[in-house]
Formats: sequence, C-alpha cells, structure tokens
Amino acid sequence: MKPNEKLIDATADVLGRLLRFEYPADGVLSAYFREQRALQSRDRAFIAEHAYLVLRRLRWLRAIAGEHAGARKLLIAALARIQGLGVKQLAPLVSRKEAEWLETLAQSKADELSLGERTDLPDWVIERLSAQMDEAALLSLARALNQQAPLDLRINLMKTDREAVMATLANNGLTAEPGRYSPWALRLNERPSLSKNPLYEKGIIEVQDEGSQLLALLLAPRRGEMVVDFCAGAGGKTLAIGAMMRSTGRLYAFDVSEKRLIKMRPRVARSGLSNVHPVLIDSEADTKVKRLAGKIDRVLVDAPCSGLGTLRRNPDLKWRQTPQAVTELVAKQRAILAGASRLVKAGGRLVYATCSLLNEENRGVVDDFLASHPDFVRVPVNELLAAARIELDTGIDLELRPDLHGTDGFYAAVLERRAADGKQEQKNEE
Ligand SMILES: C[S@@+](CC[C@H](N)C(=O)[O-])C[C@H]1O[C@@H](n2cnc3c(N)ncnc32)[C@H](O)[C@@H]1O
Repeated sequence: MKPNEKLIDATADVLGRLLRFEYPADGVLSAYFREQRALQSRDRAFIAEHAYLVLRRLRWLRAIAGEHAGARKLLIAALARIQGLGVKQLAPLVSRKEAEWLETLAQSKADELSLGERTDLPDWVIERLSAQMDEAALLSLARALNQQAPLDLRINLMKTDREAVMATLANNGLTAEPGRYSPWALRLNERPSLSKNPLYEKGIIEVQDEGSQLLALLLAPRRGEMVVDFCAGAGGKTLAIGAMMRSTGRLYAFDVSEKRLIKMRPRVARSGLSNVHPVLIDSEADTKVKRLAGKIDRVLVDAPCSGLGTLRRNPDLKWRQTPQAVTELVAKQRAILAGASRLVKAGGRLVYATCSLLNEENRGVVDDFLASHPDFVRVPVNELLAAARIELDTGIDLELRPDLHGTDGFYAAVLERRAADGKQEQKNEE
C-alpha cells in the first residue's frame, strides 16, 4: 500500500506515543485505533506495520537520522532507507525542508556502525548474547528478530484435522503450510484478521507460534492425568495441553493475574474442553498450591521472563527491558520453579520454559534448581523429540531461534522427579 500524507501524519502521531515507552506497544496501538474509529483496516495495517518497523530498527535509524530525530523524521528515514522509497515518491508527502534533510542523511557504511547499531539491540543485550554465541550467529539472530513474525495456527485435533482446516482455508482464499515440527501447526502465507473467521469462532483453530506448541508436546500429558499449567496466563498453552489430554483428567490453570485468567474463559469455551480448571493464586506459595503437593503428574512452568525471544512481535520490549528487570525476573523464576516443583509426584514431569534468549533466565535457573533439588533429573529433550518423531535437535534442552527454526525464541528444560525407588520413570512417550 502506498503511503499518503494522512497515513504519514497518523503513523508519526502514534509513533510519538510509542517512543515514550511508557506502555507496551500493542496496548498503545489498540488505544489509538479505538480513538481513531474512522480509520479503515488497510490504514490500520499501514500504521501498525510502519510504527513497528521504526521500533525494530530504532537504533540504526537514530545512527543515520541523528540521535535526536523525532518520530516523523525517523518514519521518513525508514520509508526512504529501509523501504526504498525514492525522493520523487516522498517529495509530495513531506515538506521541502524534510526533503532536503532526507538528502543529507548519513550514508552509513556497515563497518562504521557499532554492533548495537547493526543489530538494533541495546548494548546490555548484546553483551549477554555475545557471551553465548559468536558474532555471525548474533547477526543472524538479530536479523531474524527484526522481521515480522509469520502467523501460525494450532489446529484443535479434538474437533478436526490439519488437512480439513487447510481445505477450508483454501476455500476462503487462504493458503497455509503444515508446520516444520508441531503436528498441529499450520503457517499461513498471509496475515488475515481471524477473529470473525468461523474456524476461530468454533474453536477449531487458535493463533499460536509453532515453538509455543512444542512446549505442550514436551510436557506430553496423557489422558486422565492430573496436570498443572503453573503460569497459564490467558491459556495459550493450557488449550494445547487440554486437547492432548482429550479433555479428560484435571488440568489446573494457575496464574496470579485474574485479568489473564478471565481472558482464558472464552478461549476454553470455544475449544470445547471440559477438563480446564482456572485457579487464581496469590503467589507460588499459595495454600491452593500446597494442597496439591506431590499429587500432580505433570507441571508446566511457562515462567514470566524478559520476552526477548518474541521481539518479532514485541519489538518495543528490547527498549523497555532493563538488566535490573532481568535480575528481578531471575529471582522470580527461581522461586516459581521451586514452588511449582513441590506439586510433582514421584516419577512425574516438570517442564520449565521461557520465551527468553538469555542463559541466565534459562539454563542458569534450571542448573541452580537441579543443584539444590537432587530428587529431580534432567531428561534430554533431543531424545524426547526423537521418540516423538520430531526432527529437531537442539541438544539436552530446547533452544529455539527465529533464524534457525522459524519460531519465536523459546527455551525449555524437561525435568523428572525420581520415582520413589530412586529410578527415573520409564520413558514411554505417546
Ligand atoms: C509467559 S506468561 C504465560 C503465558 C501463557 N502460558 C500462555 O501460553 O499464553 C507468564 C505468566 O506468569 C504469570 N505469573 C507471574 N508470577 C507468577 C507466580 N508467582 N505464579 C504463577 N503465575 C505467575 C503472569 O501473570 C503471566 O501470565
């Protein structure tokens, strides 16, 4: 879609609000669109796409446009230098002064830019990622994090199968490919709004990144079991777990946020699941948690985290997160994992997961937990995936990256509580 003056003004306006970084970008955009009801859906798509483009490439844009360039200048620079709009195309949309300024934009050369400017990441993130990977891997990861995420669906196998959904989508003019790893995943080749689509309204499809689906697969819940989704939020993973249990057994969905648990309700209703029991807890030490100690077959801890693996969807996070916040998150993650582990019965499974890329939130938390909980052992994720015939090997833990796997960045470790006789449970995956 070609920009016009009105769209540039509107995008610059909302970008000005986003660049204050006071609230999450998706909330700011939704509030803006609620205010501006006259905007057509194509206009909204343009505004969202271009505001996010500037958020993704902010550090590089500031390097070429000047540290103090405001929202409008950053947007015009993005249109010219990232989208490749020529001076002729932009001239009717910008003032003469702005057109002259565009001509003077620094012709930056890659080797003159810092790693932070090339990757569009803050220094503190680069410092941490550089300790985990070489520069080529970091550049490849950063490039992928700066792309728009694809639209992945999870098919509710309680209601239908993947081929039937592909056929229905095709009848609606939408093409999709089966996911690379998850047996329930479809990746759409377009990004339509699905909220009014009958497949969505009937709970046949849910929007869920393929990486997120794999976390439910690693938990591998079975029919009739007692399962806890400890940080269930609005139920993204709960729904996948409940379907794997074929709506049998008991699936407790714990969270400290009532707002998120309330959002889960219509999703559960659409899905047709009758085994989900949302439970509001005040913390991981809540008495409702204590009452279930040692009784649960499988526990998923999808811990609150920095979210740096989801920068494709939430590019503002990289500018809003801080090293101090990560330190606080790590303390919380440790406490939640230790609290949740008490639920697991002998021989039961505990999966710790995040959508962070930082070792300190991932294997750091798990290694510390194992060091102080000798009754738990790590189960190699690559062996579990091979047994489930999923062609994916990231080693002993799951470590997904957008550049390598096409998913958001996810981490998961699978732990098992030693059986009462001290042996590890016989692995008998479905
Ligand atoms: C990564 S999100 C979960 C996303 C969710 N599992 C999904 O798939 O949509 C982390 C969740 O942990 C919750 N949380 C934070 N502290 C918690 C605690 N102490 N006990 C349980 N949940 C907690 C947050 O409210 C948030 O919903």
